[in-house]
Amino acid sequence: MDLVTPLGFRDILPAEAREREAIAREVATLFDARGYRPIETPTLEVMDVLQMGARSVLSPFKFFDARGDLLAMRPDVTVQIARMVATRFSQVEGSLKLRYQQRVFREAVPEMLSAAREQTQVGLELIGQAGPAADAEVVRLFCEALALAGVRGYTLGLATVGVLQALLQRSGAPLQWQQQVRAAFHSSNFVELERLTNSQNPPQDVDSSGLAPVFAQAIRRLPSIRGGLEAIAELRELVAPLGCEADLDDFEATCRALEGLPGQPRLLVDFSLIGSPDYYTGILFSAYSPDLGSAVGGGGRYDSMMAAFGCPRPAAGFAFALEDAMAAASGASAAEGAAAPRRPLRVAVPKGALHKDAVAVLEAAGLNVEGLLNPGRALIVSNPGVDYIIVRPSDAPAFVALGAADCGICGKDSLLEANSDVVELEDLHFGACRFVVAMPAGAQEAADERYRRLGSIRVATKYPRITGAHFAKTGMQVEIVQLHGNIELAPLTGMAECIVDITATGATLRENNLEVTEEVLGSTARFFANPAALRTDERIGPLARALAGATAGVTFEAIAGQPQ
Ligand SMILES: Nc1ncnc2c1ncn2[C@@H]1O[C@H](COP(=O)(O)OP(=O)(O)OP(=O)(O)O)[C@@H](O)[C@H]1O
Ligand SMILES: O=P(O)(O)OC[C@H]1O[C@H](OP(=O)(O)OP(=O)(O)O)[C@H](O)[C@@H]1O
Repeated sequence: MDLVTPLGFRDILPAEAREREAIAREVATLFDARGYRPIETPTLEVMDVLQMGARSVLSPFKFFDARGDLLAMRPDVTVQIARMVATRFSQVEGSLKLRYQQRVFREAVPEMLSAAREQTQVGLELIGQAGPAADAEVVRLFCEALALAGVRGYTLGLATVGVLQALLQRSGAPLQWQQQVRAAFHSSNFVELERLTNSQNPPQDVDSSGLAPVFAQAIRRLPSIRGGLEAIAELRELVAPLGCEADLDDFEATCRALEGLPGQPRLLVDFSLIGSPDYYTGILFSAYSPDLGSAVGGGGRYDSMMAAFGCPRPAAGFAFALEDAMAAASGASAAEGAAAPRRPLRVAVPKGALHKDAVAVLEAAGLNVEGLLNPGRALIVSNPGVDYIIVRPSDAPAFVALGAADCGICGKDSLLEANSDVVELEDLHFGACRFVVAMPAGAQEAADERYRRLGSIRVATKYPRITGAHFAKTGMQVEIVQLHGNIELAPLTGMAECIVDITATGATLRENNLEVTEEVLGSTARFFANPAALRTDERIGPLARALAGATAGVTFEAIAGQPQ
């Protein structure tokens, strides 16, 4: 028998355990001194309770107990505290200040197999107080706690969701469209946001009737408004004529109250942060370290969560994983602070079918692409200020999501299939292809007969996630066989009834006597970024805009000189 710990779980040995203990003690002392009292929540919670508090529950471990209740191991503590306050403190007048240090558990999902499944979350909740003073208290304590953990040289991203809510409510657009917009923010898919808000060429698949173009324009611009406090003025100018600036006064007052934060983070007002996670109702904030591919931690105001438990009260809080804070604290930026030399921008460039166009568009955007078109066997091409990491297109999302590259290019198909945590910034319009279901000419009847008899058919594909999502939508049971090339062979040899594959010219399908029976989705190449890199490296925003303007002759240098 292999004596291994389960995937994503590990032992913590004395040296690390001692360090963790010391940080945890200092942080607890700090929170205590500010009036926050400790609480502990149960390891298990009823799944329905977790779902009452948050629309998307982070993949928890779930199982049934002997009574038949579906239970979840806590993936997060905030929802449990909301439940606890609603049931145990509903009669308490005034505010409640609660703190915790607890393990949280998350089930492994395929795109995060490398991630820890057990972490110690450190956090607090301030319940019963609203307004800039309460928000600033929470943000300040977050930064003080990170400073105690040794995190330095990070960027504190700040936004407020009230502006988007106001814009959506006044936009006149149908609810379904509004939900799609929220989903685009939630998944950091700003290409989808552009599509939804395109008033020249409105989306065909979702009803946007009644949407006033000025609102569409404002919502479209929101995620690119990023910078210092001047970004609030920029947003105010955009939304004040639409009567949607109400939330900005409090937000500005909070930001102004944050001067002289311990650890001296760079304050970045960034409205692309809106929407993740989806339960925030006012300010939200996240700490990003250049040494960590994801946020170190974050928090915000979640006034509607308590109401979901029948105890409406304003509430705000934050959490960070002790492990992430310690990893950020041991990185180069923490050691060298502002003196850290700026490393070259790392761009993941796809080899294969997309390579030539990707190099062309990077060059048109003004980057030095010398040696990139014909790199021979070189896997990294380094030019002044930029390192190109040459990857298989399907690997590009992993390189970027895990912070091995700051940004990258690949097809939308690869992004959908990987489902990684990246920010989709621009549609580059090349590499156009369609995903289709195809089968041998005249084979439909036999496939239908098999489905009637066996209740499922076999589908071969290189893209199991896209295929699974498509058939789940159509309600058809399929058995998916993953292949890695020459997918067309599967129905020709009788291995599967049909395929889900890419087609561009249609030549391969024709030559193999296959016919398209359903359209699945279209794909083009995308430019995308690591969420932490986007907020800590000020070269990525201008590069995205230069890539978007590449065909119009706008270069990276021309844009990089301007504030973001
Ligand atoms: N006719 C086409 N065939 C294949 N890919 C196309 C075509 N047209 C556009 N593309 C796009 O080019 C991307 C890369 O295709 P390519 O054939 O170079 O890589 P791959 O071998 O499919 O990927 P990987 O090596 O990562 O498995 C696809 O993911 C798709 O976005
Ligand atoms: O419509 P067409 O222009 O003929 O292009 C479609 C072909 O291109 C892709 O294959 P790829 O070249 O990526 O090779 P693969 O079969 O190894 O995936 C796809 O899988 C089809 O086979």
